Amino acid sequence: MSKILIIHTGGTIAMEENKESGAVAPGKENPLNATLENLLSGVDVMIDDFLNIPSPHMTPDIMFKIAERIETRIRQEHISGVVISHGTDTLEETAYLLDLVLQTDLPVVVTGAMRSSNELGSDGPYNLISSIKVACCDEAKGKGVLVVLNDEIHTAKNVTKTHTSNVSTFQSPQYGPIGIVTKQRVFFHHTLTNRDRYHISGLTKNVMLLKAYAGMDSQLLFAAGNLEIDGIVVEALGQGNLPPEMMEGIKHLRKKGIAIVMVSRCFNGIVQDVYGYEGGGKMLKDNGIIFSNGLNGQKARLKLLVTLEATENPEDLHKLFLR
Ligand SMILES: NC(=O)C[C@H](N)C(=O)O
Repeated sequence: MSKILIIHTGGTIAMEENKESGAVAPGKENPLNATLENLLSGVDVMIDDFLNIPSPHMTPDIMFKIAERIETRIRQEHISGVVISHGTDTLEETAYLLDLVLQTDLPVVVTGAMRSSNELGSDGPYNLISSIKVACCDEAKGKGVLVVLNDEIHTAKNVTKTHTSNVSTFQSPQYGPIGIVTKQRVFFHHTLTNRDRYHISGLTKNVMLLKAYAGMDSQLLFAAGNLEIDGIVVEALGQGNLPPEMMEGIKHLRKKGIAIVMVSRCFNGIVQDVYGYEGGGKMLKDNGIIFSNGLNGQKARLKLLVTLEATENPEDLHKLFLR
């Protein structure tokens, strides 16, 4: 019989709507546990009520604690797979951080819900059961951390929240889901070709994320230079270009030894050093900017947070971000 460890962290999936005020908030008891009793058979579940927080309260340090908790439980007990329930706002970040630092090849699935436990059409119990089905599945081994909602299986690396309220919010814009969950089976139809993970003992660096816009200048970059930061991710324009007025600030941060990773604010494609004009990709590359490989800004930030634990050498960081 499969033994599945369920780690609850909170989010709408564990919340209730107050019928008078309409406010959605965490209740005293996690309603998911009752669901499990009623809906599951043939699976041995171990429930860890680790947290009950909305996911905007999640931090990389807590994500790392979840990773340590998973590794410890896997070392101590016979576990077939892990399911983590989580708020959807930062779900993709926790999933990706776990993907970067977990050393296990067992299935690890992150899920959530868009509707709270007592709302009409509540999607939490369904998503939880789908996730348990995936975590029980041999084929889910070695695929990295997976995100399962709305009958779809996504990789932590590619999935993102695309809609503020729709239950089909989780999408992998560039590549689509890697599998589906139906009433009768879990079906993987393709697989991730490159995945990286790092053996680190904690997160000690400070990395920030900035979004570029037409007419942006260097003010925020100079302000960032006065903060205690080790790295910065810039969501640049198009294939990886910035307004020329940002160049001064970029050079200033590089002189201070702050690692700068660039992603695109487009949600498809990768950044490249194509353009030779002032602020264009070629000039950015010449100034030591690291080009990322299609990750979105929030995930590139986590990757820089993790990789800076392993190396501060720009050449090495550059290679890691090509993966
Ligand atoms: N659907 C959700 O879970 C959203 C909620 N604000 C959270 O992330 O905790």
